[in-house]
Amino acid sequence: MKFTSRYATSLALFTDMYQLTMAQAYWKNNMAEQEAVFHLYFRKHPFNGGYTVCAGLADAIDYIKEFSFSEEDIAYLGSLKGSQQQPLFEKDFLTYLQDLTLTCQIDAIPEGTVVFPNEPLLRIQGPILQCQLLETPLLTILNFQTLIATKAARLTDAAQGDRIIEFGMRRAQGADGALSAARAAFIGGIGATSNMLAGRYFNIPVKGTHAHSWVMSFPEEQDAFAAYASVFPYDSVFLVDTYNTLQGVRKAIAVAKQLREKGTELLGIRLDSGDLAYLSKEARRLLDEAGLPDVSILASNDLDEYLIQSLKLQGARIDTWGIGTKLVTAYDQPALGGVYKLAALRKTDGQWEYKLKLSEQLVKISTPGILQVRRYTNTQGFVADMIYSEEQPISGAATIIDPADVTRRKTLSANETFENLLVPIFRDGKPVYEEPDLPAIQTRARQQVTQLHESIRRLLNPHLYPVGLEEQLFNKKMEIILNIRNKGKISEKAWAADR
Ligand SMILES: Nc1ncnc2c1ncn2[C@@H]1O[C@H](COP(=O)(O)OP(=O)(O)OP(=O)(O)O)[C@@H](O)[C@H]1O
Ligand SMILES: O=P(O)(O)OC[C@H]1O[C@H](OP(=O)(O)OP(=O)(O)O)[C@H](O)[C@@H]1O
Ligand SMILES: O=C(O)c1cccnc1
Repeated sequence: MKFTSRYATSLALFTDMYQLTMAQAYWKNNMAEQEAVFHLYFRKHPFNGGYTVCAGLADAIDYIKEFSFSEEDIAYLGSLKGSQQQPLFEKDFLTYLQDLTLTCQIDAIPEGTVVFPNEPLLRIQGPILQCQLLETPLLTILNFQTLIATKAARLTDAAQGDRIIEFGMRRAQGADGALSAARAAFIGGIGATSNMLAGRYFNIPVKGTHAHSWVMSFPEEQDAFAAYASVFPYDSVFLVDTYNTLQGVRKAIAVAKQLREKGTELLGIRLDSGDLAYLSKEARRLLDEAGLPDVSILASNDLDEYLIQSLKLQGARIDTWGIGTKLVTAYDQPALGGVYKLAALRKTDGQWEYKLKLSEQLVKISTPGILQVRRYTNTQGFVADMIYSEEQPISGAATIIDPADVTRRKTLSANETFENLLVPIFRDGKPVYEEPDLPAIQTRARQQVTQLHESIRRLLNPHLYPVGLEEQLFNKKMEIILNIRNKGKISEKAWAADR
């Protein structure tokens, strides 16, 4: 599915205005082609969790592949006026945009990989104007899908192998929210969606039951079940809570027995209100006593990972979980704070000049360099991640330092197994990545999560997975911070002297 084909026109304007005004300013200052490196990363796991599952790269790739300004885009930009009613964008700049084709080098961490704060999920190297234009769409796409894939992975962990169906379309944040949430939820481990367009676009299995309206449109609940089963004798899941749940279960059982006489089996029942622990146990007992142990019990009603965990602890007999609002809106944390920061600029002598954005908090200061993430593993799973600069290759043992707490250090021996996570996606603007299909991405996500120690996977107060800056990079970063702060001090003095 092409990301842009969901919309009528090109998506080059799917960006913030300041990217275009900066683009014109770079162009006007003869800086448009200056080579830059930006990294896209987040600073804190969503949901106070211990891990994040990255997603959205396929849509980002589609976006970049199709990036170009259409005649209509250029006409729109040409129509914009500044505060003095002057044209905002110059004609020659608009011609430059119209002729623009991307030439960037892009590396990214494959979808379905578990990732940690401050690790670049994507690195882009190329003309600064191009890198800048891609900032907003890349953040939009990767932030949301990563957030939802992570929520889905937490739900999948809590469900301990039970099937989960995504029911959230009606509560999603708009049309694209519903579609991209369905995709990301599948990556995170959800088995199926009720969203038919997502099913068609992404080839995700589609599943559904029926609504209360079906039952309410018949004088008798049992007649409603029987009528539904007459149309879907092999595919019926009855919603039993319209009037009285346990009475509803008994009527479902009566219809299931009629189906059996005709040689078919009821698939399941759905509980959508009340005490789901008590009702599922009672429903299971009634179904088992009626000789229907294979009729499954699906539960829905404002569920999330904490309720799944609690219901399991209460001994609920639920086989399938229908999850809507809390999943597709990432209800308890509606945004991932991913950022996109300049990390290096090529000087006229061909050397890189490292760049960083200062902050009062050390942990918020961006990391300069041309960064790569190296993941060390042993037979037990993932051990630690090292962020290093490709300008300073690693040979032999390496020490990582946690920039949030510089006393936290770990030495990784040269004999450990490791993998570099960022892989080539575009070279000179051309796609070079062989994209896995969605089921393969889902499998990767599950395998990745299971490589984490259970103390990192738990929902509440998880342990921190070790991630650090490689020592040379850490020292370089500190040197730059001190330099910038010293420069700042001198200019403050000069400013005071001037007064
Ligand atoms: N045994 C349980 N333990 C903890 N929470 C539960 C349990 N059973 C249900 N819940 C959750 O409690 C919340 C409220 O359930 P309740 O049945 O009151 O829902 P409701 O939305 O008021 O019902 P209705 O859909 O009939 O309006 C829901 O999020 C539901 O998933
Ligand atoms: O609860 P969610 O996780 O969002 O799952 C989706 C919900 O959507 C449907 O009902 P709807 O909310 O439309 O109506 P209801 O609450 O009256 O059942 C369905 O019966 C679920 O309860
Ligand atoms: O198929 C269902 O049961 C369903 C679909 C969407 C929302 N709630 C339930």
